[in-house]
Amino acid sequence: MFSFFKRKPKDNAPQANAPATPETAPIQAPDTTAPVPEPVPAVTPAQPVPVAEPVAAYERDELPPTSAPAPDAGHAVPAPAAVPIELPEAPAPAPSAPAEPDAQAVPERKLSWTERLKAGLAKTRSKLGKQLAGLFGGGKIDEDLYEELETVLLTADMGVDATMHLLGDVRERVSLKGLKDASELKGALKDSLLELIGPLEQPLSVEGKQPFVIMMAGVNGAGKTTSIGKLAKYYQSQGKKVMLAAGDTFRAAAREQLMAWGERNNVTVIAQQGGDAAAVCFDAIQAAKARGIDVVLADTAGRLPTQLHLMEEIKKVKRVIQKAIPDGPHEVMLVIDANTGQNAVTQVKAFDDALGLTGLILSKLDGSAKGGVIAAIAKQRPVPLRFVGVGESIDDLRPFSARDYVDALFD
Ligand SMILES: Nc1nc2c(ncn2[C@@H]2O[C@H](COP(=O)(O)OP(=O)(O)OP(=O)(O)O)[C@@H](O)[C@H]2O)c(=O)[nH]1
Repeated sequence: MFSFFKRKPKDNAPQANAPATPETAPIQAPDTTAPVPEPVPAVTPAQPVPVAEPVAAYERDELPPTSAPAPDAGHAVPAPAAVPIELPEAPAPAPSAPAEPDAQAVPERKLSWTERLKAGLAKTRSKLGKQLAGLFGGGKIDEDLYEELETVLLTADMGVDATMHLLGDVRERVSLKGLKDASELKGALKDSLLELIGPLEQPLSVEGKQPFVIMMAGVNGAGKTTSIGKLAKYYQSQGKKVMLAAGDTFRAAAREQLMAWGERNNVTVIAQQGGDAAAVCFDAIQAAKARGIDVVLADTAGRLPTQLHLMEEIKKVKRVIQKAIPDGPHEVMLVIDANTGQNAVTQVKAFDDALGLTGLILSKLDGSAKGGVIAAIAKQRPVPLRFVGVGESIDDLRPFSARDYVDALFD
């Protein structure tokens, strides 16, 4: 399905010792062995793609002005950075064996979302559920049982804080209701978990702003680009006009994935050969304003919170978006891979501290036995969980429902 969106080695990721310094040079792929389809060096002439109206290039450490200026000779940026590419008009480079999202989405629709969520959570459920089934099988509620429950919750990646919270809460429920039998514990635990993660369920509304700008962030390979494709389709299906900003300028393949996807789905993609992420997002918002676009989805390159210069770079992207649209970005969304387990909480904290997150996407729940991390996030940094991803197909991203999640986990 979205396999063309990402089949890349992780060593393609920008590293802390990346040669390009955001403040001094255009971002380049740090690893010269990276399998990019074509090199995009600063001296390479622009590719022979249809060129939209010229857009000013910006010095990397300057905020672009709100009106297009003549580039300052002293701050000239290599010509390729100033070449915007727009789709669907532009012929997209064909990635190897691209999947057709629409065509493949059809069979997926045979399953209801609840069924897919349940299937997606199968790994977590089989780990957590089997162990819990053993606990809830019968017998009396005693300290041994609580100890076992603690171990089960910890191994489902709920983390120490959430586990302690849930145990305390379950104990209270047990004593309040006078529960005696272990079989009655399941209901108490479900209620506790629902109460803990319920506040994360805050669906994202894109109404009231035009364009509504969603900026994506996350570590390498978390699922940003894939989630953008899914979100674009999601909002398109609600009748919204969507535009994509190919702000992942580190990885050429990311731009091409978006462009290929945009072409197939008739969604305009604003991209540049080279250039920097902030300039791409700025251009996209200007174009979106001019064309009455409802939702702009801005991709950014993956980065680790420990890569401080890259964290500074993404802060700059946000500042530049604010130049283009003063109350934007309207959503700063962190994509986290469910397989990350407890490290996901660390990522949420770090990106939240740097950017002020307003929402999360938890991707790849399907491949993970660590779905309990939602409880850890709820306890330690409760940023609204907007969407969960349970597969690579176009329909495998849906608004988070705490009730569906708890039911899929236990039933
Ligand atoms: N099984 C599964 N795979 C997913 C999901 N979301 C994304 N993927 C896969 O994860 C891989 C990485 O996804 P990308 O969207 O390219 O990740 P990214 O965050 O844009 O990566 P960078 O550009 O390197 O930062 C791809 O193979 C996707 O198909 C999901 O919900 N479930």
